[in-house]
Amino acid sequence: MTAREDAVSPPTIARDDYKIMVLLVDDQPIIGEAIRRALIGQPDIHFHFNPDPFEALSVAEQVKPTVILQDLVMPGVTGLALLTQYRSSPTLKGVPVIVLSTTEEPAVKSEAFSLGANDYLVKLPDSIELVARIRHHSRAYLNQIQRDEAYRALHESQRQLVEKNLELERLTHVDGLTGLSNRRYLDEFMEIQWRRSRRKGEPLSVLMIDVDDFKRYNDHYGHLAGDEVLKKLANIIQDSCRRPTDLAARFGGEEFAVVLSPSSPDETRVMGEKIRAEVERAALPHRESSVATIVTVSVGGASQIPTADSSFPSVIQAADESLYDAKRGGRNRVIVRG
Ligand SMILES: Nc1nc2c(ncn2[C@@H]2O[C@H](COP(=O)(O)OP(=O)(O)OP(=O)(O)O)[C@@H](O)[C@H]2O)c(=O)[nH]1
Repeated sequence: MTAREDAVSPPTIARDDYKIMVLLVDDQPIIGEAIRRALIGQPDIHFHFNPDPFEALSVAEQVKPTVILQDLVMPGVTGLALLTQYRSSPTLKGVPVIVLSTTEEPAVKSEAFSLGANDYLVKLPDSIELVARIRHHSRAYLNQIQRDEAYRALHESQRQLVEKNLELERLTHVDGLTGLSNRRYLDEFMEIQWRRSRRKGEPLSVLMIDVDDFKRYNDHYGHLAGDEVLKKLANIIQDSCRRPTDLAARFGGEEFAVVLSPSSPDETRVMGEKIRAEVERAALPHRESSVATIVTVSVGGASQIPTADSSFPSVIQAADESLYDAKRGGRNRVIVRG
């Protein structure tokens, strides 16, 4: 076999790994003995004889045969009725069944095959033919099981890959410290919302939120304590974004951005004020602040209806200018330009 053929061949089980298990269901012990003898000298073929047709299903489920030799005429229950039961059993439905019959009657053969038999032999077949058929059907069955397992494993690893990719995509959009969207995602989101607002002729608004005297906070309480403040502020900002189209992001450093679409200048101002007031309400101590004894934020906002010759950075730029005005105006305040 060439390397290329090897690469495309379906997986097979090495001959030595075969565990062929033959289950014979026949009420006549003499047939059981004859088959047992026919299989002597085949060390890889295991044999189980069940003379009680009423036990056939449970024995088969226990023994896990790779092929069933099924007698047709038995007291109390017919081999064809058992065949139907095998085919409806979740664990046995794929197991090959070779019907052992005393007749070559075409109508009986036809019914056996229509009920799901895989082969039909007239008793007693010679041992060469019997062994060959047992091997053929068992190999096909074991190969099928192996293919099913490989398919399941492939399916599972594909599922895990999809999950990992989704997680990775999520992580590339998230700010590690605060869990808010990061700057990269903010830009993607703004681009989409800008185009959408332009199509609809609706205003798109941005709030820029910056912690007041945060350098002093870090200098006094330490950088780690500063990180904790940023996390708390992120939660406050996130909780304020109630509409599904609102987006809270960490813009960078100690600065956050909120995108509101659509939102008028008045609505934007109300939202900015709500965030400012919530931060105040949290009353996080900041002894070194120049404006209060607690952490406060300054908020700048802008609201624009996108036009053909403008792009989304212009509304961010305008919000940043409002923020600058809020800082210059004394901090802990909201200024929004329409
Ligand atoms: N703890 C912490 N500090 C940060 C982080 N990112 C930026 N900073 C700090 O935020 C501070 C920002 O300082 P400035 O730009 O001078 O602003 P400010 O002190 O807040 O003053 P105003 O904005 O004018 O009120 C700097 O000390 C940065 O080191 C961060 O992820 N964690």
